[in-house]
Amino acid sequence: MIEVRDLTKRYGNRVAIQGVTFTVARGEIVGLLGPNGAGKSTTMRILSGFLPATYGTVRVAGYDVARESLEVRRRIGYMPENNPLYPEMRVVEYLRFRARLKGLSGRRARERVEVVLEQCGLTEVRRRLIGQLSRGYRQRVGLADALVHEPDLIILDEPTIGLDPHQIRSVRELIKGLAGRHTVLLSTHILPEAEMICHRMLILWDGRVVAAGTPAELEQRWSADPQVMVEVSAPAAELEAFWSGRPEVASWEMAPAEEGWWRCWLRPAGAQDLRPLVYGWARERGWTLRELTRRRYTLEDIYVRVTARREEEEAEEEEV
Ligand SMILES: Nc1ncnc2c1ncn2[C@@H]1O[C@H](COP(=O)(O)OP(=O)(O)OP(=O)(O)O)[C@@H](O)[C@H]1O
Repeated sequence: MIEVRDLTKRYGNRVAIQGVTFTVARGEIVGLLGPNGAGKSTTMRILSGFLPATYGTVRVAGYDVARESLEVRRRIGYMPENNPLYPEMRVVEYLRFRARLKGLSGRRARERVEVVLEQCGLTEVRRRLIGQLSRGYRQRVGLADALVHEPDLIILDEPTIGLDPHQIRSVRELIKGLAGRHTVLLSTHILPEAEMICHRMLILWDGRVVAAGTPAELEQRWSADPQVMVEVSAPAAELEAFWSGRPEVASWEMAPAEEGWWRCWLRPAGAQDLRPLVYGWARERGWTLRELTRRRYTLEDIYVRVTARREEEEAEEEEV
């Protein structure tokens, strides 16, 4: 559905994005993640045909964004970060006006507006002035606007920013419900949000894609910490002697938990998973185990690690 190749955008001397390449399949929900200034909005504006690229190509449903921008816009529903709405218009008027602008006939516009009012939970505020709506409702109006012409591709720039937790939940549910029928590209700087909604994520850092994959793949690739934590009830001296004597255990630490229980952190000699071994050892020796876990990184940790690694690489490049 989307094919982005070597996309670069300069604002004067400032490079906003550089060599960004990715694809999005039909029906996927893909998250563009990155801190402020990473280039998310710039990428989305180019994809929606609102900003020309300095270099590189974008194809949406086979059409070139630069050369066939009308065809592309017809297929895209775009909700920019600061969604410009007309505060003096009523919700239903505004959506009909937008639908007409997007080329729908009067009758089709009225039909579609009814559908998106329902879909976005706006029925009860349909007659209200947009300027008098809460932020959450205004966000939903933006979403309804993006959906009204039934676009194949929906591009949402920070769709949950500034919303309260209740509103965030309902907007996320709404987006999730779009998968399959629509392709969705959304930006966020909140990892758990991407993890909850997206099939796949692209991590943007300083204008470049530094990691990409499903939440599970990213977790696997970036969370290879083989350290194991064991909570066990056994004499301390026996545990200490045992861990020291095992060639599979490269290093260990121990701290008392409550009465008779010890918390031990074991690092394996190789990359192997120590958990099955520990279980076997405990059984053989009659120790009681009550916890045996491997540290799992959250996506938040991964994000910090990916971006920290880039900073290190850049520092090294500067030294050279
Ligand atoms: N119109 C502009 N003129 C000059 N520089 C710009 C312009 N728009 C964006 N930039 C710069 O380009 C870089 C990428 O900005 P962009 O808004 O795409 O990032 P972002 O990831 O969307 O950030 P945020 O989460 O803060 O919106 C930033 O360094 C920004 O300062």
